[in-house]
Order: sequence, then structure tokens, then C-alpha cells
Amino acid sequence: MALATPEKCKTQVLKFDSEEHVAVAVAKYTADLSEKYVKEKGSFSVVLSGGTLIETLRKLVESPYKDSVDWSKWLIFWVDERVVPLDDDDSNYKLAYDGFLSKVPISPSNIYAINDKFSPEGAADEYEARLKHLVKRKIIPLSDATGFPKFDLMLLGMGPDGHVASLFPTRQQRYEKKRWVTFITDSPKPPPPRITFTFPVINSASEIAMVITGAELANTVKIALGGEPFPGPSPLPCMEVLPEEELTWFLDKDAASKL
Ligand SMILES: O=C(O)[C@H](O)[C@@H](O)[C@H](O)[C@H](O)COP(=O)(O)O
Repeated sequence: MALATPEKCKTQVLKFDSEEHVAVAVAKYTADLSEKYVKEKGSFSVVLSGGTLIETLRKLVESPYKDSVDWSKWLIFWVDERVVPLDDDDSNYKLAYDGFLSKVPISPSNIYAINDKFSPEGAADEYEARLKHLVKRKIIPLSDATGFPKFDLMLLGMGPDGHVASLFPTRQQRYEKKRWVTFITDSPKPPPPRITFTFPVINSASEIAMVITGAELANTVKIALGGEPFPGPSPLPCMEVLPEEELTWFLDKDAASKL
């Protein structure tokens, strides 16, 4: 099946004076998309990453969105997860639960955490099987363009090495073309065992927001968006993010300082 083409994906780069302004803008963007997708299809599937993203989502659980968003229609997934118990401080589920999910009325049955009883390989297989089941029940559609599951919104962070999800520049998972979910046991960012969505799934999303703050990411942002040819053998993973409809970069002043 044909993969999404760059011509189809609209890219916006939004720069803000501070992290606080990014947080305000990401909350409005997410709430607006929630309204749009709930109206169009009766649900809103949101894929979270870990890291600083959850803190940047803090405005979404405040007024006016706390009361205006139709949380009952939200479905929550993780683009990557550390294979640790769900109550471990390293768990992306725990991070999201403590900072976001526990503050809004999303039904626990709509929150798709990994099964923390499995090995990384088993957890990836089980998460993929669960996604396939949701597709079969028509809860998550398949992309007509790619044949992979199509989530409404993915909210992604990025590492200084250009990784997104747990797809690292020096690891082969970034090249996976068939699996929906894969695993890694030697992640360069600790903890080492993780599962991650693959690029075909990430790029089948309708919308992706790259939420990037802090001066330590300025060089990588420049490489990704600066318009200069990339010198390495393969582009950085962050340069390969290309959803089906719209890609929006939210940058604070520090992250955008080298553009
Ligand atoms: O589990 C993880 O580690 C993440 O999902 C990872 O992909 C993260 O989004 C980036 O590493 C950025 O992390 P920061 O926002 O903390 O810099």
C-alpha cells in the first residue's frame, strides 16, 4: 500500500515566547481537535509519549477545558512505554496518570496501558494484539492509505539525539515496516526495556504534535527544521515524522533559538 506522501501532509511550525505559552497553545489545540473528532466520528483517540510532554499538558486539565472537553469520548494510548510495573516511577502510564489522567473523567476502560506482566517482546505482541482487536471492533479505523491503524492525534516529544517514541537513530526498530508495535531491550535512554509504535503506525495518524521545549533541543530542532541537507547516512527519526493530515511543531523560544 502507498505510504503517505509529504505533499499531503501540512506542516506548521509554531514558536512561543516561553514553555508556559506552549502549554497554553497545546491545550487549546488538543481541545479543538477533540471537539472536531468527537463531532466527526464520535470519539477521539489520543496517543501520548512520556517525558516532559505530560507536564506541558497541564493546562488541559484546568478551566475551561477540564469542564468543556467531552472526556467520555477519549481513548488513550501510548506511543511508547517503558517495560516496568505500572506503578514504577519510570512508567509512562504512571507519569500520565498522576499528571493528567487522574484529573479528568476518562473512563478507565478507555485507557490502554501496557500489560506490565510481560517481557518487552511479550508486551509488544500483547499491545499489538489489543490494537488489532480494537480495529476489528471498529473502535480504531485503519488508514486507507497505509493499512495501519489510524489514530486521531499523537502528542510526541523528542530527544536531543532526534529520537521520537522509542525509535532511536542508532537502533534498528526505527526501520521496522511491518509490525505495529515493536520492542527494544537496549534503549540508549534509560530504562533500556521498552515497547514502541513503529513508524508506519506513527505516520498513519491524522495529526501529530511535536511538543518541544528547552535549549538542549535547539540543535536538533535546527537539523530537523533548519532546511539544511542532513549530513548523516539516514535522517534523524524526528525528521521522518509525517502524519497523514497535519504535523504541528510547538517550540518555545529556547528550542527555536537556532532556527
Ligand atoms: O518514554 C520516553 O522516554 C518518551 O516517550 C520519549 O520518546 C520522550 O518523549 C522523549 O525522550 C523526550 O523526552 P523529554 O520530553 O523528557 O525530553
